[in-house]
Amino acid sequence: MTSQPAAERPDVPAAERADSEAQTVLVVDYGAQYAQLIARRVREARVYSEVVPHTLSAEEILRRSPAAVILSGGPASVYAEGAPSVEKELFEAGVPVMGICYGFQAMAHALGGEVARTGDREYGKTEVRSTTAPHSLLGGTDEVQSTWMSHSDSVQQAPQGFDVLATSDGAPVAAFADDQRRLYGVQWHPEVKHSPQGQRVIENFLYEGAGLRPEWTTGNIVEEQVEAILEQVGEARAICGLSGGVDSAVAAALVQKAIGEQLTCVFVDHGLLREGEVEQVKRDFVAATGAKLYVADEKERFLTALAGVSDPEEKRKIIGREFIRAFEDAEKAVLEEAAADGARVEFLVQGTLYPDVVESGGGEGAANIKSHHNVGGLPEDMQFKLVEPLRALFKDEVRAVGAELGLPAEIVQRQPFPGPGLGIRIIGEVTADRLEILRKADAIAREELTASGLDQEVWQMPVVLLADVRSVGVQGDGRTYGHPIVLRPVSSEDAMTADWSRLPYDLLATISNRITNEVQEVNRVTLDVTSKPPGTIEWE
Ligand SMILES: Nc1ncnc2c1ncn2[C@@H]1O[C@H](COP(=O)(O)OP(=O)(O)OP(=O)(O)O)[C@@H](O)[C@H]1O
Ligand SMILES: O=c1[nH]c(=O)c2[nH+]cn([C@@H]3O[C@H](COP(=O)(O)O)[C@@H](O)[C@H]3O)c2[nH]1
Ligand SMILES: NC(=O)CC[C@H](N)C(=O)O
Ligand SMILES: [Mg+2]
Repeated sequence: MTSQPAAERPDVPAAERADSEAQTVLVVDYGAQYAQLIARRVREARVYSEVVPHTLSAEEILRRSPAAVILSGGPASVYAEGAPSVEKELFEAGVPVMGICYGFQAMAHALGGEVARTGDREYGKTEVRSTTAPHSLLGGTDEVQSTWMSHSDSVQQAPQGFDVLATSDGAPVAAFADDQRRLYGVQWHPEVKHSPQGQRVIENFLYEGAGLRPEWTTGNIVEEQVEAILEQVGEARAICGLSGGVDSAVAAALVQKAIGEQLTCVFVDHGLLREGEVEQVKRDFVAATGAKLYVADEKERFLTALAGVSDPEEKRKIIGREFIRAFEDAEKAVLEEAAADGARVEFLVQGTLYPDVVESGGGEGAANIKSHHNVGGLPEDMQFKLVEPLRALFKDEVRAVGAELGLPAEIVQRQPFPGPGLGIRIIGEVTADRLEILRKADAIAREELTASGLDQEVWQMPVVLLADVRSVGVQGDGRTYGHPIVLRPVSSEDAMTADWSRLPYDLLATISNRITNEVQEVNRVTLDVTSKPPGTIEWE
């Protein structure tokens, strides 16, 4: 078995190499709904973690020198034909492993235990009872603990060498451990908030089972990323796509810290921005970071490219492509400003986050929900190499890095706004007139939300124009035939899941009144009361 450290391997991108020098816990994804949630919980326990697909062989996993491995849940049944399996070799390398739900069953199956469908399905809240003297995996948890389960198969018999630690009505073996080989497993989902003592179980595995230390911090990310960026970019020039949002501001600040004057930020005004946004970026960002900023007026380009298009994925791909073309054109201007020393701009910095990657189907094995312009929407013939220092992080982690870098709260706490902007909030073709309508409605909604003081509690509030829908209204004693606006306020921790925000009726009434009074083309305001899943946050 090769165990060349990741830091020496050319096939691992620099950004990942720096991370993997620390202790890394690999989460093997068996098609779980929220494998990245496991990684997130591990990082909350201050141990670095990444998700890898189950299609990696045991050898490929071990070659990455993980400090520990967690096998995720998944929809398959281990005994079914073609079900993803785990090779025995993974358990023979001395690396601590914990299986969760499907991963627990797969571990049992691979090591000679018995897994079967018993008809005792458990979905949702389930009581689990300890069956042995206190064991470190369940240390600090109640003898009878409430957990969240979602299974119809169960482990009937633990493999040889394992102690059964707990049981539930539907799972004769609900947790097991082989301390000698440092192998552990639980039938329930410790990663979800509905398992109140779940985080403790994960931490027990990391600290007690795997002997890891809680050392990973946002300070480490800054140091590691600055080093990785320096190594990747060297003396070359880079531009950073700056949007005024949190992610690009933090990415820019990190890169600025690493390469200083070699960086120029480029803000693309694609005409899909909200009211006042260009001015705000010019003012706030430059004041906060002192970075060089070039504003590219590309309104014509985007509107022309989007003419006649109403399919959401097509819009996203066009916007992604035109972003890159705009950056390529900006290169010339940037070089002129840099006194044309002849050096090309080799790198494009983007504030891409982990959820952008996962939703674009880049989470290896994950379905393509929508092509985020900065991931799934990139053209193939792009000439820049990408620098994406935040690609493995969740939003709240990015906010912490931003604070660590000294960015002000106005930037770090800002609500997200998608790169394709109002282009994906007009349902139907994007035209200048429709943009104007939506911009007015959006400005009113934002103004009122801010005035109510609730803007910090709300993750974001997309305002959507149903441009191809019309309904009848009565205004000023006359008939109107106008467009509906949808308000989509949501609360969320990381944009992967969300709930609709219960905004006070009075606030909703004020927004509705003002929009229908002040925006002539709109005669109806509606509220979206869908969580994510099943809805996504944006309508397209
Ligand atoms: N108008 C823009 N001009 C230049 N780059 C942009 C623009 N909009 C988006 N980008 C690039 O695309 C990336 C992804 O956009 P995204 O909206 O996810 O992040 P953000 O705008 O930086 O942060 P937030 O999620 O808080 O809005 C940005 O980090 C930035 O690099
Ligand atoms: O930069 C971006 N480019 C995109 O193409 C994109 N699509 C969605 N979003 C934002 O991502 C989060 C999750 O959105 P969804 O629930 O709609 O997928 C929410 O915060 C969305 O606003 C985007 N951001
Ligand atoms: N959530 C899961 O991992 C489910 C595992 C397996 N498919 C079962 O139903 O038991
Ligand atoms: Mg944004």
